[in-house]
Amino acid sequence: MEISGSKPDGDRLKKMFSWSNNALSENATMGERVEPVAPNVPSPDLVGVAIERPPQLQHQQSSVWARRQQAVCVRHAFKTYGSKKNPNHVLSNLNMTVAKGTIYGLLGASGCGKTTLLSCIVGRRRLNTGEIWVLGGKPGTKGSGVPGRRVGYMPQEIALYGEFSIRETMMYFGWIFGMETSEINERLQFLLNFLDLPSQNRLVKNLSGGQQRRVSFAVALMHDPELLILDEPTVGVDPLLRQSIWNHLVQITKDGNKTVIITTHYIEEARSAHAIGLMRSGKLLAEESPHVLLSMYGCQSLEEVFLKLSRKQTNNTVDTNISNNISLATMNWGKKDSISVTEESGVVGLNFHQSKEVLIHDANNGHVDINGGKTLSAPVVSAQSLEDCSDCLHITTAGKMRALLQKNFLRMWRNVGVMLFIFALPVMQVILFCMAIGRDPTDLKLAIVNHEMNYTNMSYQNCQYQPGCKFTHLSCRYLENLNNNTIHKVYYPDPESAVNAVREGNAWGALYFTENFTDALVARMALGKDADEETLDQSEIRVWLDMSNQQIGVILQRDLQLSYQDFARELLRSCNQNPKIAEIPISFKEPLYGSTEPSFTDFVAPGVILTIVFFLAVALTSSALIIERMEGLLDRSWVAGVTPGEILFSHVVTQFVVMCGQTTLVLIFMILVFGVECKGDIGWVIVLTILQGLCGMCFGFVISAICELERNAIQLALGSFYPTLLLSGVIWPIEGMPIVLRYISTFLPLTLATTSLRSILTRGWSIVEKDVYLGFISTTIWIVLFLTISLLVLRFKRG
Ligand SMILES: Nc1ncnc2c1ncn2[C@@H]1O[C@H](COP(=O)(O)OP(=O)(O)OP(=O)(O)O)[C@@H](O)[C@H]1O
Repeated sequence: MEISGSKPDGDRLKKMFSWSNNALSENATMGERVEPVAPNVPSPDLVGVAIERPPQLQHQQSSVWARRQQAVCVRHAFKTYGSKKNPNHVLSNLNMTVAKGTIYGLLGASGCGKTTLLSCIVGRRRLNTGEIWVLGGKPGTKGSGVPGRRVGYMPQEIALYGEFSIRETMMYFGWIFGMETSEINERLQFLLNFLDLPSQNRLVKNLSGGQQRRVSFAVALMHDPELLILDEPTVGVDPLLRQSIWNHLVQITKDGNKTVIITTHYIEEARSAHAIGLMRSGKLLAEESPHVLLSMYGCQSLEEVFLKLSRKQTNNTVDTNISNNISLATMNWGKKDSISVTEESGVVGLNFHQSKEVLIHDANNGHVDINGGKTLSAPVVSAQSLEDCSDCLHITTAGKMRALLQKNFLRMWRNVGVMLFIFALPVMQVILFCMAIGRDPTDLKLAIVNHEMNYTNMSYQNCQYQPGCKFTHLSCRYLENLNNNTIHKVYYPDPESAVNAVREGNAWGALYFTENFTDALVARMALGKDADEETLDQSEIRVWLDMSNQQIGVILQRDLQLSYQDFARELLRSCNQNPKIAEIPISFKEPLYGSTEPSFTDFVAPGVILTIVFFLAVALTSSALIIERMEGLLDRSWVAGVTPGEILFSHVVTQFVVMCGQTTLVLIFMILVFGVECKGDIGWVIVLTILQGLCGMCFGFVISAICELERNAIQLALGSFYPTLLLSGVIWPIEGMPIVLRYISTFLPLTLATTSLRSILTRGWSIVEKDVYLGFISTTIWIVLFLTISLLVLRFKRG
């Protein structure tokens, strides 16, 4: 029987299976999987080792050998998304074989699992079970080159850095692939012309959707990879360009060294492919050359074929035997000894044993043999084969680091919002902190009733006293001592109206002097223990405070008491008495650390410095990585061969530079501009602040590794902000916490560091003090811990 004019004569069959037919099992039966074996060709891992093996082992090894010869070979692939309870089976027992040097069109309805399959092939995802061989190795294993420069991958999403120009985009990926700059420039010129791209200096974000897709395609072609995997490259591309893309794919596969796997929703354009895999519900319904598929099903279009096959699958009419029967009967290739039998799972076609010649021959109606009769039998595993692990020992390459660092800095530099966030925000926070926190309140209204004087016109006019050792109008003398900045005196005629003013929120406190306050006070001083109750009562300044605001209440109490001490001292001094009589008998000497009037600012400042640097780093890192991941950029870099470790390292370096800038700004404003005390070594202050920034960055990595969405990352970052702040002794001493909280607090990243910085700043302690070095040690431990967690999570997630 003829297939579209080409007769499957003996020669043709020989050619088709020239590298495998010797190995075909004599006993192969319908529906039974028989892998081609190559008994005369030693498997690559066994070269030079002459060992007699049992037949079963020989068969297994030759199967593996056969799989390695394909560009891609997938066996029994299962992939499930979702939880165990509610799994979404995306790939179920899928088998696929892509011969080297061919274009393989992967077709199927939306959601059937094409992208998932491709992402497993390029090593972005891992199968639940099953095997994948790509270019002779298993993706993700050392030395396989996949992910890496052997593959060019164009994902479905644009996955490009919008802030980059076309040229910078090419440089980024070119460097990652290990290309020289001159080489990249050369290739860039070709791709610009070939893909009809606008000026190389245009920013990607300013290109049209179609242009962006073409840039994305150019990235995949950039390093001229052995295997090109294109997920819907022709979406949004005009028909002319689409044709030229297909022509290019045909061109690059001609010499047999390049292979292309392409998905498309324009089924008919896949006629140019050498082989087509029709996929449905996680399985391949058929894997065949388009030409053969059309003739097998007597259809005019591939769409019709797909519909027929889909209907058959739905009606459960496609089972292994039937499908094989269809394939074999149609092609009249039922001779056991000359064909390979279709494998498990009901895939229609010759699939796994097709050599490139057959596919091309079929696709071109049997007229073209691009290799001039030269078979591709036993293709040599490419130069960078499984055993060639020359890159394995390299932790990274200069090109990759250059690309990643330039990417990080360019993205920051080109984004005004990010730049402001990095440098303006910390400065603004420091300024706001120093201006708004810790200063004494001013203009606090105090309702004053002074019955020693006459109340007229809203005031007690002539509230004057005689200086010196004179005992007249002592109430006025006391009021004169009340700090005018903090207290704003408002006069009331009687205690009731003054208290009412406090009740109504018009004043923070009411102050009442009785009409014979001065006499009673003098008597109280003179009589001492003999003073009667009335004298004591009349000599009191009566105060009603609004203590609803603790800070204001305490400040008023303090000021009223200190004013009285000043007033009494001054009176005693002017009467040649010892002013100490006015003081309580506790003598506070010059403090050993800090000042006699400690400020809340000095207490909070160390914690604030560290909190600002820590949480800015958290915010910056967590969102940066997630955005990259959501836009598919992280995956694209991974497929290009960048490891999670390299990505993290590049961010550590970038953040370190950012942190140095931030630390400088924060400390300049805190210490030099606002005069926050720094008694210790500024060097250690800088080191600890930078370490805290790095610690925040690593925490950001953890968040971005854990969270899928930016929204979740923001929630987690914000959610962690307050507990950390409240429990770290930044705004209240941890000594005031319940014992359990104190323990928890000690293990938080900011706590010991804050104590350490406070000790350096206010006590002037050096690194040898326990309180100081513990801060450094705890910060370092947290950095290592966070980095380890993020690396583990990133590695785990790639599966
Ligand atoms: N990360 C994921 N988590 C959960 N489910 C996913 C994920 N990615 C894909 N899926 C689901 O897996 C199925 C297959 O998706 P996939 O993207 O592989 O299909 P596709 O054939 O490429 O579709 P299209 O042609 O529309 O791109 C879909 O049901 C999809 O919802």
